[in-house]
Amino acid sequence: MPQKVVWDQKWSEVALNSAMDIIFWVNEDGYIDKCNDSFLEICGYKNEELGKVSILDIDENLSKRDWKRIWSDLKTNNTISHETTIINKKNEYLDVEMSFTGVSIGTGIICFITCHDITEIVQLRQQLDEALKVIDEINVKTGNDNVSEDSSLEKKALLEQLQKLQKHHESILQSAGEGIYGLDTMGRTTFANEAAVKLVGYSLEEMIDVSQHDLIHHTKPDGSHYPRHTCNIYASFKDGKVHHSDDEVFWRKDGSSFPVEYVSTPLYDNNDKLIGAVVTFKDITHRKETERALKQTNDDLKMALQEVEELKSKLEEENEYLQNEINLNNKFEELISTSKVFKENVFTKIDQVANTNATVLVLGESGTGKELIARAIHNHSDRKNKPLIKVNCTALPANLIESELFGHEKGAFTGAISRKAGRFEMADGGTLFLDEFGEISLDLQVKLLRVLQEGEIERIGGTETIKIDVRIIAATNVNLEKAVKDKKFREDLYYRVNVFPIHVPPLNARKDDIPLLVNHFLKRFNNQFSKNIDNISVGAMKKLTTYNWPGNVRELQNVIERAVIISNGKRLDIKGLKDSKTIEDDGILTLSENEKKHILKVLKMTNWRISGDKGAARILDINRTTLEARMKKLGIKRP
Ligand SMILES: Nc1ncnc2c1ncn2[C@@H]1O[C@H](COP(=O)(O)OP(=O)(O)OP(=O)(O)O)[C@@H](O)[C@H]1O
Repeated sequence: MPQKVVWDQKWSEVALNSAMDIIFWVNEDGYIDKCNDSFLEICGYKNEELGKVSILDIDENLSKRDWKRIWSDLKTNNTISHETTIINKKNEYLDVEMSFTGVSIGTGIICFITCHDITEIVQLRQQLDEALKVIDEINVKTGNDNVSEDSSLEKKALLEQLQKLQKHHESILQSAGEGIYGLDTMGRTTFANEAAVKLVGYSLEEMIDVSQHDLIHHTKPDGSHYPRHTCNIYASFKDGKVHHSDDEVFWRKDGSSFPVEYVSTPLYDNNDKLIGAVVTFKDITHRKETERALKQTNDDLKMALQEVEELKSKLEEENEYLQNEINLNNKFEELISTSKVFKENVFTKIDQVANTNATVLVLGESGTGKELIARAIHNHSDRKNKPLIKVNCTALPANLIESELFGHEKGAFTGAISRKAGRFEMADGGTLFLDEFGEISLDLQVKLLRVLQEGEIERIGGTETIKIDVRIIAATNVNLEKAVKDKKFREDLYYRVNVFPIHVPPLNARKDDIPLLVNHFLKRFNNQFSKNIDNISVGAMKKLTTYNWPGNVRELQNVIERAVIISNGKRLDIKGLKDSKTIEDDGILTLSENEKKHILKVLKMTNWRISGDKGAARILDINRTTLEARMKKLGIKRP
């Protein structure tokens, strides 16, 4: 299976939203699908209004026809741009350079639009026009040799007006955020504003009268030489056209470079002769980073889509096979698993044995679902309408277990005030589930063996033998073979019960079941605690799938229950799981070592409190007497 792409789009969102340029995406009908924060702020719309706002509402100069043409051009052209005015919701205007880029998504495209504020450039152009007009007028007046007194006065007034204009012009130049400099027809710098000086790092003196191209524009972004005669900026005073570029770099005095966007505008004298150019430029590092982030996002998206496609076809292939699996899994409603190992070792075996009367021995670690398996066997046998009686062989004190199993007659022992049927009798016609079977005493083992062999019981204190028809399902987490070797368990009883063993795999051997179980328990505890949690972060799920689960499904169930209780909102908050590395560091433990370790851990957690709501028995989901019996057996003593 291809690895799932985890696409974290947070970083690209941040880049987009911190961009000063307005950025938005438009579909073929011209409606806006998504935008950055600058769009919302400048255009005055709210996120929820986006689908109803069209590019035609925003671009003053764009007609429906223009938009159709741009859309069809986008299929062949990478980027199209035009200078225009955008109008916001409050009817305010902003001069921008608008660039349209077609971005392919799946089989179609979407148009990505950036709007770059050119207010200063437009203002500057107007100022230049005004200044040139005044110069023209002065020249007309001074061109006449016979200057009258009147016209001399007029000339003086005009000169004053020019000076004022120049001052005004100068202050605009100096306060502009963009770099501005002038060139003569030799390409030498005639003036530069403060921003230009700051951006390139040369002093004004170092710039004036020097070939601007050689100083800051000599090399392309890839480092290759940029010959003067191909210089885009110089072209303006050769062909008289406005030249614009946003894929070049300027070089600073310290040898570093920055990506630049510039507009080179030709400058004419009053005889319409080209006398140089005015260049406005701006450091667009930020914008380029945004574009790079966008491209990366787009590539990630494409990759994710491709992987989704692959997964989809893989899933379709597996569908038929899974359908069969689901049919089998659904048969045992309460038992959740889709793993192969569980199917082979458990589901198939339940299927094979349920309808026979064979004794079943369910073996597996604590919390793996042995009791659920016993129930599933009973519910799928023809005994299902008769009782399933459970006996926890360790929960009862040794002196009571016999009477609990076989019943007693009135007066059989002190306290036997009336006759009582035992669990064998209660289970007659049905199933008797002997849980913790590996823990029973040698003494009881003998009696049990006789009952199983003969199919009859005798109540304590009674003489009558009672025929019983009971199917036995025994379960244990004890290694019975070893117990037999250690003489702790009778070999004959072991063989009598080990007719049809079912080995339940521990949860860490079927980790692919974890997401399924998590959702199952989440649903259950959502209902139980009237919550509505439907979201588990990738990180939390990873935590759950990498954890080793010494307490198996029961532990997982408890973790989810606690998490549901402490989580607020819609997201499941998983706290307090040690990562598996720490657990595996202990090396491979035997079952009882593992059990001891786990019980100790919980006891430490509860400060050695055993019973009650916050006690260890409740957390371990066993009753108090069982816990005490296990502690005794495993040699756990309160320090
Ligand atoms: N496959 C499963 N699907 C759903 N729930 C499960 C599954 N396996 C176990 N559980 C749940 O985990 C808890 C423990 O299961 P169960 O009591 O059957 O385990 P066990 O092996 O009998 O444990 P022990 O040996 O301690 O008696 C139960 O609440 C049960 O509902």
